[in-house]
Amino acid sequence: MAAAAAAFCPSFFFSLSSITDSEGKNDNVISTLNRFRNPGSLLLLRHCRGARISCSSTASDPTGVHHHQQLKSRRPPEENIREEACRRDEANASHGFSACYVPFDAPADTAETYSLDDVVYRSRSGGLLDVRHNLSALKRFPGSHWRALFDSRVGRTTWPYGSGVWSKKEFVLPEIDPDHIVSLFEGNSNLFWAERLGRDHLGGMPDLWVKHCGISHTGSFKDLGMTVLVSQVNRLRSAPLNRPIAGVGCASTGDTSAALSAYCAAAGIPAIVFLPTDRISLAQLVQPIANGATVLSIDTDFDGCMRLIREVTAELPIYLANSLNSLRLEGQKTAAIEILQQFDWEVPDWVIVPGGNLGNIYAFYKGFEMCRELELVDRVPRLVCAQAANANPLYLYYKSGWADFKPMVAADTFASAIQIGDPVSIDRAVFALKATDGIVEEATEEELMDAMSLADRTGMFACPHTGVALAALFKLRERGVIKSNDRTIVVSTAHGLKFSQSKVAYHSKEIANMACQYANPPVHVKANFGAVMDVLKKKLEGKLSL
Ligand SMILES: Cc1ncc(COP(=O)(O)O)c(C=O)c1O
Ligand SMILES: N[C@@H](CCOP(=O)(O)O)C(=O)O
Repeated sequence: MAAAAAAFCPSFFFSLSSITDSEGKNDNVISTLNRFRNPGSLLLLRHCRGARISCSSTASDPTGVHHHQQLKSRRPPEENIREEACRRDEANASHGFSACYVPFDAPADTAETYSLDDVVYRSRSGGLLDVRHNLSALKRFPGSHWRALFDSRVGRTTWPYGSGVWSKKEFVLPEIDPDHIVSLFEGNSNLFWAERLGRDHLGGMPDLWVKHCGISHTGSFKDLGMTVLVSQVNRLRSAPLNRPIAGVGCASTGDTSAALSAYCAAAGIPAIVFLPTDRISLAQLVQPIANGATVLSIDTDFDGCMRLIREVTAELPIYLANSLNSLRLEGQKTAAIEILQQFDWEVPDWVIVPGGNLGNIYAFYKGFEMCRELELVDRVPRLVCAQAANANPLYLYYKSGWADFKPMVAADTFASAIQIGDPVSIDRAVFALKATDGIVEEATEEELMDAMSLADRTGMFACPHTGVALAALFKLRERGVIKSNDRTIVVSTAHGLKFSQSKVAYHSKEIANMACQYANPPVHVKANFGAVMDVLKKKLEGKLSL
């Protein structure tokens, strides 16, 4: 107890040794006192414990943001970044930062809790679980501290903070040893200012942004959750826990399987993926194959694969990697925190997320709500969940006034990664939408393909799922629900290159009953100057002064 109290007392740290700045001069009393008032300096000093004291400069600017480069001396050549992190280990546990599983939406004083080291996916009553953080421990530091700390870590190579997920480690898996973390430096994704789309096609929206979660290691937002899940498995399989987990498995529409396979391959852990035959793109199919996963192509849809993987993981020592496992959402929620950070901690008005198995919409809510609760920001944005009309159980539920949820058999959609009729996170999604005064929208095949193709015409290369979210935005603008000056974020969930076949079909105008109004097929021309000139003159009519 006394040790814990000491760990929270700034003077404890500052009494550890005399402090020298980067030029080796003694700190003066006033600046040292200033640092006592600044919790940011507290943590940064702590990072340097165990390192040479000459690297202990806590130079800070008046905003309390520290100049990281002045804090670090170059690591010895015989040490890699992981080993360096172990030496520098923060011992978060001593701050009481911790997390456990509780039943989803359980009261604060629930007695049903599970360690994150337990292999458990469902509560005693068969309901969903949630990861609950020790918020009182995190609240001992003000919101300004967390903002400055997270900002100080952006885009660095310091293990594991260079990752957009692990830069928020205290909010994600506070107790994991950096040595067990399996990270591919995910996150820190581009927030694209959709200037031309907003200005020319949405009635003048100057504050429209696309969060490119799909411009990522395996080409989708799943990397954010998978780094957390595979890191925890790595911890479980390693000493001292040495759990007999033979592999990690998932059912997938193509993105979860790609992420799982890559992270498992990086860690040397066997991956097993169940894919619905002929329902995922070729690019997605080849990803787990290339990463050496065991790939089962099963004659059913995603929901059928999901039922099978749940049965199999109940029988075999295979750890379940779908978002039914709430660990995944801890990583995915960092995309919400990253959006706030990218706006210098100003809260946007709307965030539009395409939904399938419905874990991600809750993850966004959780990230925003955690920042509100810990006073990094003062409110949360309104959330919109966008579904393909061919796979719209949440939309129908919403339209019934949340009266009647009916799982369905989802029909084929170009947004194949969200062709899901029985989403496992339905309760989480409803909770997130109710808590944010949220909305559910749907998009037909033509609407989603047109929205995607129009966005491409303004410089993006969107996937069909992003098309679903963009189509929802068009509808909400038309209805005047989203106003022209509202700061609006569309979440792009996958890289368009994974779905190039659907773009080829659209631009070849070979889709039945679809006008493909933005199709731009290539022109086949004979290999002679006259023919090329004829085509160009026709194309550029009125724009050339020849
Ligand atoms: C590209 C893409 N977008 C959106 C989603 C929907 O995410 P969620 O299942 O968490 O609703 C998925 C997966 O389901 C996906 O792979
Ligand atoms: N789109 C997902 C579907 C499964 O979702 P999960 O988040 O529960 O793993 C995929 O790519 O498999």
